[in-house]
Amino acid sequence: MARNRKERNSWGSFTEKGGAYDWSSEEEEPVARAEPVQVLVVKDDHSFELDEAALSRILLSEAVRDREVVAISVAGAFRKGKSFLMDFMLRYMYNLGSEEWLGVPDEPLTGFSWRGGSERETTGIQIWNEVFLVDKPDGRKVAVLLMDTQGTFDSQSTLRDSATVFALSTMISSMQVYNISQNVQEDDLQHLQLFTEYGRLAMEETFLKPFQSMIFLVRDWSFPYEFPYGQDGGMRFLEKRLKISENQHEELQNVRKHIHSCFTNISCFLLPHPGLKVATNPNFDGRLKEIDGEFIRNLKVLVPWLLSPQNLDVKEINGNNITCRGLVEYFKAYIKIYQGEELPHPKSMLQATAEANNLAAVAAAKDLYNKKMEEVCGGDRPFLAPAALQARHGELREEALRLFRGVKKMGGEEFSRRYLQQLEGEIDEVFLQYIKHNDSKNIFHAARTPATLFVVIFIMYVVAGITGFVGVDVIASLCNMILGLTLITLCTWAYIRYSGEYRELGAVIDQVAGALWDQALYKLYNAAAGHRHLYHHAFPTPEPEPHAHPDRKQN
Ligand SMILES: Nc1nc2c(ncn2[C@@H]2O[C@H](COP(=O)(O)OP(=O)(O)OP(=O)(O)O)[C@@H](O)[C@H]2O)c(=O)[nH]1
Ligand SMILES: [Mg+2]
Repeated sequence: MARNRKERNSWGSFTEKGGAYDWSSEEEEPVARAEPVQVLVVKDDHSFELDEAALSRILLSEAVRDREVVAISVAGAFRKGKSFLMDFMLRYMYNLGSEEWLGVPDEPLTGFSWRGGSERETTGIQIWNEVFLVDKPDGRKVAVLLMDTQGTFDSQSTLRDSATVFALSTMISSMQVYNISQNVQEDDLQHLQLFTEYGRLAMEETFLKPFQSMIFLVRDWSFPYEFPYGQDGGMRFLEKRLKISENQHEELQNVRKHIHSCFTNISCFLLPHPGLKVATNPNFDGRLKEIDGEFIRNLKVLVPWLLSPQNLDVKEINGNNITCRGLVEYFKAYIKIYQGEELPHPKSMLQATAEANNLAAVAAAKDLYNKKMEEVCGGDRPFLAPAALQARHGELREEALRLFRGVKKMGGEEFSRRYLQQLEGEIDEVFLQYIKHNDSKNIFHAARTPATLFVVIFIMYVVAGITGFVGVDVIASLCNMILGLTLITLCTWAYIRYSGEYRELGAVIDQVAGALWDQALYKLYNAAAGHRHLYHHAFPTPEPEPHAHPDRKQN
């Protein structure tokens, strides 16, 4: 392409030509060059960074920071002429009030960087570093900010990248131009729904519609005989596309309801094809003389329709008009939410469907396992021998896994393996609950606490008797005291079990009794192990033959 980007970005000549606008940075930075500045950077690791310094330099300059802001953004799929259109908007802003704002036929189109080719050009969010001050007919002076965005669905961006750029630009702008090609397809609407929902998630709940104006800009419209070019044809066409009717499928209705609920104004403009030179000539540099007359005629309607002072809407958030200073704060706050991890990651349709399929299969398999296990050892079933329970669990687990494998799921084997593992883990966890539940029905388990308390009472009774008989009264009274306390504990426990009150206290008693039981058993076992030599002493094993088993001799 015969253009040089440096040349295209030098807008010095316009500074002298203009007059309908004020320079925001004139007093502070006299030699500041008019150019696009990238304020949102999407990094290689798919994280986002806001260039706060650049944003502040532009929006916090003295001339504009306290002015109410009108933010115009263009978004949509990559390589569809967004930046190209933005540059015509720049021309209009620089020549506001002039009939000849489109310029001369021989002038290359410069401003936001645009080019032909199949690879993406614009990345992140770029804003024009000059904010235009415009007098509205009602006497207010507003600041107009132009924003170009990274195209969605390029081959280097994840869905989350695309959604974030689209959502952020919609949240920040007062008018979002949704640039689509040839027609309004159902997937265009679905993506708009996904992206706006992603934006709405990051915003505070409000009873007002979260976003302002949405303009569907249909490029290369080829059916003017059905709906003529321009906004009237566009509005009639869009009305038809976004119509909600009773006999429509719920899925189609939901998309439309969602879009209506998101924007205060929705309109549409049908733009003709700009001609083959624009679309296919690698040397085309934006000269008007090479663009189709029909396109230019409609451009002359479109751009003033979007940008003429009476049509500029100030950015509102929660019903409040926002100034440039406020916009910087909102930008910072929103980007922080997208940098964090609290928002769910938007998923591709296949991925979301595959996940839903697998999760549904996991739920069905778990349900089967639970139902059958309830029949085996549910609440009204008697205690089952642990070995039998284990065996039934094994069979039912296998049956549940078979059911999971048998369900048709999207996403393939590899994808579904993760969910199979999840199912196995969840079934094993539920099984532990069933074991505990089954154990609690064991009469000995239930009797553990009273049995332990009885044993303590009995031991204390015997020890108190013996020590009292021998004359060690101190120990005898101590034992009697413990006996009394244990008796009270036993009565308390019985009351708690009967009434179901003070269950925390009951749990503590069970715990102490359980610990005592385990300790006593442990001690008994240790004692038995410690006295094993006595047994060996009493019943000596015959000595092995001296040379028969040399290995064993060492033991
Ligand atoms: N068919 C067609 N091509 C256009 C139109 N407007 C511009 N183009 C061409 O489309 C190509 C891409 O233009 P850009 O403005 O860089 O596209 P973009 O949407 O900003 O692309 P990314 O920045 O990569 O997202 C250029 O060759 C333009 O000449 C249009 O209305 N129709
Ligand atoms: Mg671009």
